[in-house]
Amino acid sequence: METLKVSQITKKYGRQMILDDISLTIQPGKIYGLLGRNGAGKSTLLNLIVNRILPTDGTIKLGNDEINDNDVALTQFYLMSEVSLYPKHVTLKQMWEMADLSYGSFNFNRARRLLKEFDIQDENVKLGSLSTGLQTAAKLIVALSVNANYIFLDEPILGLDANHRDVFYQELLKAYEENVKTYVLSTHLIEEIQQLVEHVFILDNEKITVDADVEDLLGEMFVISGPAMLVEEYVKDQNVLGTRSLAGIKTAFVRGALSEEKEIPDQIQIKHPDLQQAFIYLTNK
Ligand SMILES: Nc1ncnc2c1ncn2[C@@H]1O[C@H](COP(=O)(O)OP(=O)(O)OP(=O)(O)O)[C@@H](O)[C@H]1O
Repeated sequence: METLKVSQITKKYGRQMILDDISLTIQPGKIYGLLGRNGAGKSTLLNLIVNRILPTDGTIKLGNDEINDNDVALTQFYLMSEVSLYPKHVTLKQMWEMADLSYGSFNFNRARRLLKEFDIQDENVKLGSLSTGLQTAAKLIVALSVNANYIFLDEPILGLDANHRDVFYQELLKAYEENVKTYVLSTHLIEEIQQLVEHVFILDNEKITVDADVEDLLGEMFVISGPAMLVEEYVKDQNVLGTRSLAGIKTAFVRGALSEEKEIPDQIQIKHPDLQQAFIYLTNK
C-alpha cells in the first residue's frame, strides 16, 4: 500500500473559503480520526480525497501519482458518506454486487455475517425500507466488506443504537486484523472512537490544527483541578486553553509540558483529558 499525501489543498465555494492550504499525510495500515466541529469541512476534505469534488488549488497523490481522474488510484478508495448515493429501491444484495463490480473480490461471506450482527433479516430487503439506523448499518456492511485499501467513513454511526455501534467497533477491528487497511473515521462521537484511532486530524477554522498520535496529543494535555486560588497560582505561567469553576473548585485545561520546578500542592489533582475533552478545549472559539 502506498502513502496518501494531501498537499496545500484549498477549497472555496464561491468566495467562501472552506479549506485553506491544508496538507496532511495518511500512512497505509493505520486507523485515523478526522475531527472537527459542524461545518468545519470534514466531508469536503473526504470528498476531495476520493475525487468526488475538485480542489480550488493543491494536489492529492497516492504514492507518486495524482489521484485526479486516476482510476487505478481511485479504485483503492472507498468513501461511505453521510449522503446516500444509492436509490431507495436498491436491495442490500444489489449494493454488494455493485461494490463487487467496481472493486472486485467483495467479501460476500463477511457481508452475510454482518447482516445477522446488525439484525437485518434478509439481503433482498430494499435499502429504503430500513430504518435510518439500519440504512447506516447497510452502508457499513459494504464499507467493511469492500475490496479497497483506503476506507473513508463519514459519520459511520449516524442513527445506530449503542448495541449496533458496538457491533461496528468490534467488526472494524476484526476486519482490520484480518486484512490491514487504512481507515479514516469522521465522527462527532469522539469518546467512542478514542480506543479505536491511533492518529487524529482536527480541522478548525479552515486549517488542520492538530495532526498527532492520540497518545502524544493527550500526553501533552492536562486537566488540573482543585481549590480555585491554588489552581490559578499553579497554572499562572502555563498555556491554559480554558477553565471551569464550580462551588469553589476550579478546573484548568492546559496544553504543553508542566513546569517541573513548581511544586504541586496536595489539594491539586492532575490528569490527562480524554479525547473528547481535548477536542472541546482545542476547538472552543
Ligand atoms: N456544494 C456546496 N456548495 C456550497 N457550500 C458548500 C457545499 N458543500 C459544503 N459547503 C459548505 O462547506 C462547509 C463545510 O461543509 P462540510 O459538510 O464539509 O462540513 P463537515 O465538517 O462535514 O460538517 P458536519 O460535521 O456538520 O457534517 C459548510 O459551510 C458547508 O455549508
